[in-house]
Amino acid sequence: MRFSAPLKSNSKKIMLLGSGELGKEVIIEAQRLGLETIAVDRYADAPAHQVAHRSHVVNMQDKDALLEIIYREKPDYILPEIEALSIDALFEAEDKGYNVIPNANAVSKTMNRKNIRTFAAETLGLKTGPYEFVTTEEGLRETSKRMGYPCVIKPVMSSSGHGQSICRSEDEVAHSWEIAKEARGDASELIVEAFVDFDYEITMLTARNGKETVFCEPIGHEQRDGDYVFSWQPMQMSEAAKKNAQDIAKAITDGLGGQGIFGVELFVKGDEVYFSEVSPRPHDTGMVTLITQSQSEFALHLRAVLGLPLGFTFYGDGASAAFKSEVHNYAPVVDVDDSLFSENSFVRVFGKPEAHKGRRLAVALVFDKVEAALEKARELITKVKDA
Ligand SMILES: Nc1ncnc2c1ncn2[C@@H]1O[C@H](COP(=O)(O)OP(=O)(O)OP(=O)(O)O)[C@@H](O)[C@H]1O
Ligand SMILES: NCC(=O)N[C@@H]1O[C@H](COP(=O)([O-])[O-])[C@@H](O)[C@H]1O
Ligand SMILES: [Mg+2]
Repeated sequence: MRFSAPLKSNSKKIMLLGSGELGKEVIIEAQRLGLETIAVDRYADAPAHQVAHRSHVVNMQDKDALLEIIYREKPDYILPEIEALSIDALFEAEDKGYNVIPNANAVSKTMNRKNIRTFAAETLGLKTGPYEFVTTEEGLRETSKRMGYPCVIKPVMSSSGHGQSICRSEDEVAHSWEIAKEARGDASELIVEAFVDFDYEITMLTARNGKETVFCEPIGHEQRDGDYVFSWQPMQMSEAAKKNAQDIAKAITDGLGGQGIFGVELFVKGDEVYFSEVSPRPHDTGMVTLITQSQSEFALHLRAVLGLPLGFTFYGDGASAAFKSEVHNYAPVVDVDDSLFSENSFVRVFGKPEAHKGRRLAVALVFDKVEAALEKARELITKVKDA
């Protein structure tokens, strides 16, 4: 492949829609290949804005505003990085010949739980837990009663646990209904899922470059309030469970199509694997690959997008721990103990311009045998603080 320089008339341009910590790493990888990079988000000075050649602040849920910036910049590749985007803008851009990664239809399906769940379970026949959709509080009450408690209630469009709750009894239904309004996206419809009593859950990072599909080692993770706090790689799985997980990941990514990396979220009980959801882009739990793989999930995403070979080396086990702010601060300071800067650990500070309670500001990464790495990650993250 021929690589041009950025900021020239013949440059190859990528435009990132969403410019958080995951996008920041994607931009860094793109620049390593000489691409011209444009980062877009809804607020100024987002992490990827800080490393891109150009940045824009746009209401990305506004179709006209999003299209205006796409037509102005004329990117070769459009990489959605968050879910809350105007899907109509992406369909229109794709119709006009723009290359939306992995494709507008896949973005549309995955941004809405109803679309992806019905596609996975009803079109592809993949195993999932029981689910139903509701639009009213009364509907929620009836459905959760039928489904049984506990059940998991989520807005059809949201992310990182926003608007999500576990409802443990009929008394909690009204509260779950209220929480759902905090959705980042669309709370007009909710999914009610039976609680899957899994042994563990994984992300199966799956990359497609138009010629082949490759899997990373399974990533185990721990979630709190619907958001990830620790991840580790590899997750020890039985051969049968791993094969089932790869088969599901292959089926759903083939079903969605296009090029790029996907984070396939799966629940595992014994050898049984249940599909949960999928991100058509790098996954937060996959930040662990920054320390475990010769090509991180971000580098693999770029390779897949460009149609480059997907070979990489798994260096060895590791773990990651998310640091979330405890305070609101317009000039956040992340206080990292020097012990994090060791021969087998390091930290990535995202540089978010504003902190609020629960906002992820940094990640600690440890390279060691899984159990030791996880134990160390748990310990080290207590040494990261708001200052
Ligand atoms: N039906 C379920 N049964 C048991 N646990 C569940 C269920 N649904 C979700 N969870 C738990 O909540 C977590 C977050 O759920 P989910 O991935 O659907 O939400 P999300 O907001 O899209 O998260 P993210 O954007 O971080 O991936 C899951 O990883 C899992 O730990
Ligand atoms: N689970 C999805 C996920 O991790 N997305 C990552 O978080 C950013 C938003 O962070 P913010 O909420 O702090 O703005 C997104 O831009 C993306 O990088
Ligand atoms: Mg998830």
